[in-house]
Amino acid sequence: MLRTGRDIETGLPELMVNFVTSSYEPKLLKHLVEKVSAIPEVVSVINNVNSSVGNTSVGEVEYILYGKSTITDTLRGLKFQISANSFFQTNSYQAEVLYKLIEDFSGLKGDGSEIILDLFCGTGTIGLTLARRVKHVYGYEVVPQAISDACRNAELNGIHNATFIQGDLNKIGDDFGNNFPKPDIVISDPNRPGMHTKLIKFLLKLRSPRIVYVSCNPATCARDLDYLCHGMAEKNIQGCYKLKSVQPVDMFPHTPHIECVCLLELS
Ligand SMILES: C[S@@+](CC[C@H](N)C(=O)[O-])C[C@H]1O[C@@H](n2cnc3c(N)ncnc32)[C@H](O)[C@@H]1O
Repeated sequence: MLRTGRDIETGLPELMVNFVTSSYEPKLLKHLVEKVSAIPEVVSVINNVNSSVGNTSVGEVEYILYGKSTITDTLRGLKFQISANSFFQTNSYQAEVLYKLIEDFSGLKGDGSEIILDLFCGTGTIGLTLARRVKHVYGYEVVPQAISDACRNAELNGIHNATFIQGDLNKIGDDFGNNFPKPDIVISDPNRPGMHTKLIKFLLKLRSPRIVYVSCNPATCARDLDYLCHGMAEKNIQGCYKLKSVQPVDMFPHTPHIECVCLLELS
């Protein structure tokens, strides 16, 4: 897997090469590592070992074969360090467009009084790009490395009003809402399966005035929006949101995939 970034200070590209193998055999990779690490842009060569059958690039164990464990990228004037196993938008150019849209849809007052709940926060990018305009950001994410990246990225950018917590949003308990103040804006950016019913039920009970739902899968996006607006009749749950706007963003040019940003307000 190849990842590219760009350092905000030097302006230079940074490249991470991540070999995903089924076992750890450093001798077999030695010559290849020597060749790729001679390329000036390559600052990190990683070996993720994943013994399971499947197409995931996340390893059970990670070895650094050359250079650093992270690469740096820049979004909306902030610097982000990204580990091999942390999610980061694949198209940094369009990510700027996406995050600007998320900010616009968030409708922030900008007076530093609001609380943001950033669900599926990855390395903290969305919350951190909004943090300077709000009182506090609370981010939740399942991948521990992404949470360490998010905390480090907050430090790196001098942002002290963001808290990132590792947790599985498919397994939230009834007490989930006790961990943060009631948010004014919820941003939810799940991966392709969308949100678990438990999380949807939680959001319907929480009744935050505004939800910005970001999705890379129109099918699960439509399902989750339907639940949030119309409820789940089979579970006797009522919806309480109104869909105000949907804006597609071409994050994956030359593919049939599309990202959507959706604004929901309490009805
Ligand atoms: C589409 S990415 C969005 C990341 C981030 N918002 C961004 O813009 O870079 C979805 C994120 O959800 C995380 N995730 C997937 N399943 C999760 C779960 N059950 N609980 C919490 N986070 C999860 C993934 O690790 C990934 O970082």
